[in-house]
Parts: sequence; structure tokens; C-alpha cells
Amino acid sequence: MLYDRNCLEGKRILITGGGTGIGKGLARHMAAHGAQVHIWGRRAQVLEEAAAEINREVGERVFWQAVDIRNYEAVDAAVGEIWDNYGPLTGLVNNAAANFIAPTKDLSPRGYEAIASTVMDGAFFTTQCAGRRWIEQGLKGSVVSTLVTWIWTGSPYVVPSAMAKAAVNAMTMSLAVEWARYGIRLNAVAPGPFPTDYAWQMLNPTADSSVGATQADQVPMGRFGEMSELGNLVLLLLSDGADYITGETITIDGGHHLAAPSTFAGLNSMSDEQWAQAKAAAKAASEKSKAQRSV
Ligand SMILES: CCCCC/C=C/C(=O)SCCNC(=O)CCNC(=O)[C@H](O)C(C)(C)COP(=O)(O)OP(=O)(O)OC[C@H]1O[C@@H](n2cnc3c(N)ncnc32)[C@H](O)[C@@H]1OP(=O)(O)O
Ligand SMILES: NC(=O)C1=CN([C@@H]2O[C@H](COP(=O)(O)OP(=O)(O)OC[C@H]3O[C@@H](n4cnc5c(N)ncnc54)[C@H](OP(=O)(O)O)[C@@H]3O)[C@@H](O)[C@H]2O)C=CC1
Repeated sequence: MLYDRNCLEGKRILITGGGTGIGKGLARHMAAHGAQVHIWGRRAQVLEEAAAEINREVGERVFWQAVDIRNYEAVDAAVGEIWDNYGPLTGLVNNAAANFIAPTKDLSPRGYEAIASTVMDGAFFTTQCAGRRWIEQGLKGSVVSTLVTWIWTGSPYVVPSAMAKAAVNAMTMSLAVEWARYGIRLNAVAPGPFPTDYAWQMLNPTADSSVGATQADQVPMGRFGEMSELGNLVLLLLSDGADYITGETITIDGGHHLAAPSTFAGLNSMSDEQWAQAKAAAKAASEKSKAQRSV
């Protein structure tokens, strides 16, 4: 362990999208360093199992709520429940996201909305609901958002995601200044590829759609990122050790975006038929996950 195992003792951290992938990895990392962790997602069973798995390792430190972050009233009520039943949050990780690859000319308004509202509205609603309480009660707080290197480069075929993540980057810089006087810090991380099941089903659904953005051999360091590496960065930003850092987005990608292959530009060669196959494969994965949703 790089950091002291109790360095987050006394911290209470909400991680949206904490039942799977990176969010679950972050929940495990923060709980293993002494924090109480609250995880959100739309599938009760997935959340319950993730919390139970981590709690078997660290003791009763992880709690869950089924919340759709696109629903402001649900977000406000769920943040209120944490405050009332456990105590004030000290940190928030805006990590939940939706995404899939698609030619932009073919995206339906609902497809655009599904991605943009989850990434942008969800992060704003959750940040505002925690931030308002911190300000009213004179408490410090730390917000860390999980962005992506497309905020620097853009990326074809994932345009709503690149746009919405850039908006959350703007929120990070803006509120860092507006809320600094309350002791509230906002920072973000911009990871390169850290393969997770759901993300790879959405971004890499067929062999034909496997391009630079999701390939380890395109990373100058020659490998994917490891969860503990991302965990250590997020831990630092959530901790009191980063008290003078605010408004920053830190890239963690082994040099990926500087070498250029971090986007989906390689999909320019996909035919209409290959796109239809990719869409069918991604939608089948979505439908399987949607059948498990509780909210
Ligand atoms: C350098 C490496 C970087 C990697 C960066 C990674 C970034 C990420 O963010 S990966 C995160 C991936 N994880 C997820 O997406 C998890 C959440 N996903 C979901 O909830 C679903 O998969 C969702 C994205 C499809 C959204 O679900 P929901 O809100 O329930 O939306 P609908 O199923 O009702 O669909 C809305 C709309 O979108 C159209 N659509 C869905 N999938 C596709 C697709 N693969 N291709 C084209 N269009 C799609 C769907 O047809 C609906 O539109 P209408 O048909 O017009 O109703
Ligand atoms: N994996 C990677 O290489 C990279 C990932 N990222 C970012 O990291 C974050 C995590 O991605 P990753 O772990 O890979 O992917 P996952 O799909 O595993 O994580 C997304 C999570 O968001 C939750 N979620 C989606 N929509 C909602 C909603 N409306 N309300 C509440 N929760 C929701 C999902 O749970 P449920 O479906 O149950 O609601 C899921 O747990 C994302 O922000 C992604 O953009 C950035 C760069 C690279």
C-alpha cells in the first residue's frame, strides 16, 4: 500500500456508478484506506453485491442506494438520506457515465440525451446537492470527477461523451473559483484506457471496432492503467494532503493522448454493415444490464 491504510479515516465519500468498473475499484481503494463509502447506480443487486464484496475485505464501510442521477429529486433525497442517517459527506466522486460508439449522423435525439444527461446533468445535480449542504453547514468538501482525455483532444464517434465530459471540466474550473471561499475543492482525473466490462461492451463491441482508444499497444507505456494507480490519484485529491489543489484536471494515461491514438479516429474505415453489427452487439449488452435496473 502506497498510502497509510488509515489515511482516509473520518472521510465519508459518495461514488456515483460505484457498483461496477472504475467506480467499484475506487470504492474498494477508498474503503481500504479507512473511508466510509456510499455507492450509487440503478441496479440494486449489482450495488448490493459490490458493497458486500468490499465489506468482506474491509468491514462494514460500504453502503449503497439505487439512484438515477438524471433525476434531480432522487439525487437530492438520496444525498439527504446519507446526511441524516450517517452524517455529512466529506467527498464526492462524479464517476457514473453512459457511452457507446456511433456515427454522429445516425445518433437519435434520445441516444444523445442518454449520454449527455447522465454525464453532464448527473454530475451537476450531485455536485450541487452535496455543495449546497456543505455551504449551509460551513463544512469543507472535495469533489473529484472522472473525465477522459477527449476533453483535450475530442474524439469522433463518441461526440456526446466528449462534449459532456468537457462540460464537467468547465464545471470543475468554474466552481473551484466560486466555492473556494467555502473550503470546497473541485478537481478531476482524465484517465486513458482502464478496461472495464461495461465500457468495453459499449466502446469495443465487435472485433472491427477495436481501435487505438481501447488498445494497450497504442499506449506509449505499452500497457493499460491499473486500478490502484487511478485509486492513488483520486485518493490524493480527496484527502487533506491536496488542500491547496483545486480546479485541476490531471491526466493519467501512460502518455496515450500525447501519442494521438487515444480517440476513435480509427473507426473512419468502418462500413455501414460493420456499424450495424457494432450497434447490435452494444445494444444487446445494454439490454442485459437494463433488465437488472431497480430505478
Ligand atoms: C481512451 C479510452 C476512453 C474510454 C472512455 C470511456 C468512457 C465511458 O464513459 S464508458 C461508460 C460505459 N458505461 C455505460 O455506458 C454504462 C451505462 N450505459 C447504459 O445505461 C446504456 O448502455 C445506454 C448508454 C444505452 C443508456 O441506457 P438508457 O438511458 O436506458 O437508454 P436506451 O437504452 O433507452 O437508449 C437511448 C437511445 O440510445 C440509442 N442507443 C442505445 N445504444 C445504442 C448504440 N449502441 N448505438 C446507437 N444507438 C444506441 C437507443 O436506440 C435509444 O434511442 P431511440 O432508438 O431513438 O429511442
Ligand atoms: N474504462 C475506461 O477506460 C475509462 C473510463 N472513464 C470514465 O470512468 C467512469 C467509469 O467508467 P467504467 O467503470 O469504465 O464504466 P461502467 O459502465 O462500469 O461504469 C458506469 C457506471 O455508471 C452507472 N450509471 C450509468 N448511468 C447511471 C445513472 N443514470 N444513474 C446512476 N448511475 C448510472 C452504471 O451503473 P448502472 O448501469 O447500474 O446505473 C455504472 O456503474 C466513467 O465516467 C467513464 O467515462 C474515463 C476514461 C477511461
